[in-house]
Amino acid sequence: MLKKKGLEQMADKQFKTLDDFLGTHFIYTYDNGWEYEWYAKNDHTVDYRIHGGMVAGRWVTNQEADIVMLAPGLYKISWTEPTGTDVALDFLPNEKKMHGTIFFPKWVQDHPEITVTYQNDHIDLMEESREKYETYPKLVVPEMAKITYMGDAGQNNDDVINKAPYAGMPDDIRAGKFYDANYKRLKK
Ligand SMILES: C=Cc1ccc(O)cc1
Repeated sequence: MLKKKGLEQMADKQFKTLDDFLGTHFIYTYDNGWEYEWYAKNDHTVDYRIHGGMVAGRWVTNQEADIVMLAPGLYKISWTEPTGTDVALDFLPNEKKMHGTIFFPKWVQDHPEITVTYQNDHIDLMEESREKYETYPKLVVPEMAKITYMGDAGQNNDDVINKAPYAGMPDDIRAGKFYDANYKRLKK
């Protein structure tokens, strides 16, 4: 039988504990059309890539975050970024849904292109920009999202998010063309 992938492979999994959630890799589309990919790397670290929306093309690894389980199968993640952007996410993986609120400082709305990069190589530029440009009024974006992919990547897997986003990447991941059976990235 063919190996099941993504949502199909995870369809039977019931998330109950924090450990069930850590190491999970998600792709989801917010109701405003913005598509994000996000990985619970361990109990205090997240990685992500942005495929659609105001800052599509941006990607980040090893962002420090607070990750808690509010109730069985309900997870809350919060962090603040070097750009001054604050993020609060609530995942309901058993329902294939999540909710995200992004609090953008005004400068990111005015100059999104500065943030569209692999942020880890440009931390100084983010910190300079947040001082140089305006913070207020902030742009608050609260949205529900539908989860279109879930993968059990395991914790501390540096292969999950280690390449810049490209058009069609989410489709390749969903089609099982991006990682091997051990969740290592297939090099093309
Ligand atoms: C700004 C980062 C960010 C990462 C994931 C997400 O769902 C929303 C925002």
